[in-house]
Amino acid sequence: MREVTLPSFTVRTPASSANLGPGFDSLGLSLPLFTSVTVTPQTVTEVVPLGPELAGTPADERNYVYRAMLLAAGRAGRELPPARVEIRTEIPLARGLGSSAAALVAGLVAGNELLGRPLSDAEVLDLAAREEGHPDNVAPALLGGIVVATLDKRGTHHVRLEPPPHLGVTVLIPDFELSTHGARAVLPGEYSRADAVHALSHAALLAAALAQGRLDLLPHAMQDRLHQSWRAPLVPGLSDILEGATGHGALGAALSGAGPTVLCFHDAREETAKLHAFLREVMEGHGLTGRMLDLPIETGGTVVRRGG
Ligand SMILES: Nc1ncnc2c1ncn2[C@@H]1O[C@H](COP(=O)(O)OP(=O)(O)O)[C@@H](O)[C@H]1O
Ligand SMILES: N[C@@H](CCOP(=O)(O)O)C(=O)O
Repeated sequence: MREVTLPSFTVRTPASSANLGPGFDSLGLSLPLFTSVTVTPQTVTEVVPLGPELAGTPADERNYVYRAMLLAAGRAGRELPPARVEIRTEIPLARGLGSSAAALVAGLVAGNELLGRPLSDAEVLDLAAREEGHPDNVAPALLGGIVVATLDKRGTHHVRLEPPPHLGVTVLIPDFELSTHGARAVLPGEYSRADAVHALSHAALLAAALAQGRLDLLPHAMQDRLHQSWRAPLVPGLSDILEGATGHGALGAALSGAGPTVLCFHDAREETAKLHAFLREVMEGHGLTGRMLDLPIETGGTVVRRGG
């Protein structure tokens, strides 16, 4: 009998910055740092996390990426064929840049691809949002750009926005980890009507401002009362940055995802030296180390490339 070797493929999924201030669990964008999963069909399953960032993750079927592949197979009602699964990432883990969302989306897309794509893109998005519990990081990881999304019993609904021209992002990534689980545990279970109205009016204004390129509205629209003040004790310097960033060249600032990374919007045509100096001063004032990156918003979303 002749052995047929199926071609390998690589799934590449970008990082995300969720919430953008008031869009808690509903608004996020995609950033050009990537998780890659290379799948090579073979007779036994091997899971191989590569690189220092993934050193602490399981090198077997318990790995989150592989569990996501199994989840896709389960939804499709199929068995996953054996394969070598190599995982690489540029996304720092547990920093609020969607490493787990990228691992989940890349794994779902890889599992679906290995099975010949029984699931539609909408099913993959819904599965990812349900698994994560909210769509704001998985939607931009899958689709790229800026995404407004809701998740309820009936499904996941979204609108993908093309980023406004010249909207640049600076992220300050501190050198400490904060688990999303831990940063959700500090949030209150209930909010007042005033806070609910504040949240929905600012989130709606922010989505509309981003859709129309009204960058002048960002400082006002990015105000939040649902999560950032509760998380501030976990992220030294966050309050200083939220208060001071627009005075130092930013168009607006927000905690990225569940933190501890902080995102600042800026005009990509302008120098960011003043903003960097301010962020460095705040960080050092709180005895923290970290790094800053100026990035465009990634528009490509998750991509599958055949041939390894
Ligand atoms: N590429 C990956 N492979 C395996 N596990 C991963 C990968 N990326 C993230 N994870 C898991 O997700 C955890 C971080 O998730 P989370 O606390 O939600 O933070 P983040 O904001 O980075 O998504 C890591 O500690 C690790 O267990
Ligand atoms: N809306 C969520 C977003 C979590 O994103 P992550 O990148 O930190 O996983 C939250 O704020 O908890």
